[in-house]
Amino acid sequence: MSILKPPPPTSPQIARLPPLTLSTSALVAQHTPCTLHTSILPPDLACRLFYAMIDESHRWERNKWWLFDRVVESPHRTSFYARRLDGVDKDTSWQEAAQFWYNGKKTEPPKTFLPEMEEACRYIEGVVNEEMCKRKRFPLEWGGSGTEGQTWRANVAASNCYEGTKESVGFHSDQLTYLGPYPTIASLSLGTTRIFRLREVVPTAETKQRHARTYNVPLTHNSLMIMHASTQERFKHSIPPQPTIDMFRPPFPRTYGVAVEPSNCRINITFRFYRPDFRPGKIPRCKCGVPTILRPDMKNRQDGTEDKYWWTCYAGAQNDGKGCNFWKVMDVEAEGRGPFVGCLDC
Ligand SMILES: O=C(O)CCC(=O)C(=O)O
Ligand SMILES: [Fe+2]
Repeated sequence: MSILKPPPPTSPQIARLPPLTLSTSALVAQHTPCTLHTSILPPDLACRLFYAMIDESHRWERNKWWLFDRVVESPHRTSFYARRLDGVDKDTSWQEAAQFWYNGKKTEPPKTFLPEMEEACRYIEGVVNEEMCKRKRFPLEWGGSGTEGQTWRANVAASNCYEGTKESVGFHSDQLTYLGPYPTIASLSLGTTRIFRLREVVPTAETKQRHARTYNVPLTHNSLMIMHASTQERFKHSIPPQPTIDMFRPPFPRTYGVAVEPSNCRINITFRFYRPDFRPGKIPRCKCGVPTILRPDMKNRQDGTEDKYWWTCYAGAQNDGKGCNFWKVMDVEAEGRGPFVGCLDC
């Protein structure tokens, strides 16, 4: 009598790796295109900025947009700041982007950086530039430099406030509309520790060989997560709800002699560089007359030289879910973009 054996699997089994917590800077650098810097600001500045942003956050709003046939609301509050430009950058045209459009909707003019944000930004720019010097650069990265010759500078910041355990942001990669391809984004955390989750989008050509792994990075008060070039093209990120969080006890009181109040809030500030070659006048508009958004083709990405990006209608996010079918592949030469790292004289 023969023993029945199960048929051999048609395709080899690929190991599903369990989520991995990256609790040190070395682990973050080993597994992701990001770097983690703990104690980034002088402790008193981190604390002053935390209090200033908590006060501001009462006026921040929940983003709303149309998804399929209903309005969804982001489960956290958010806002947007532009840097005061005195002597920093003569090109103010990017401000129009910050000013008028967010999620396909016209917005109020942005607030300017608070003095504490300006102070923090200078420390952050120093660390980001140091890190960028150590890294291989991608051909489509911005190839210009700031007035002080730095490689990277911030001219805008998006802020988020997550209160309690349930406030969160879902998996996404940041829109590249005004950032251009391969941006560097510097993300500062203040207050309660929350998990920053990263998961690679495996290119279609590799899905039979490997699965994506989920990485959890606990972001503590006064830490900086730099999402280096290729993070937005290769990974999605989120701040998931958590079953529990530790209350944050600020190391300094608001005013001398007053008791410290514990907080259940996390403040996040992402410092970004809006590229002059991606200013609003240069963003294609769709048939609805609204600036389109730029997204990378994450599933079919190549080697950094042949990557594809497309402009798509985003009007539907605001307009009762009704957009047009506008869709166009970005052509950097025809659209007159640059300079890029890979071609500094174009
Ligand atoms: O809060 C964070 O660390 C992430 C925020 C974020 O992903 C965003 O603003 O795009
Ligand atoms: Fe993001």
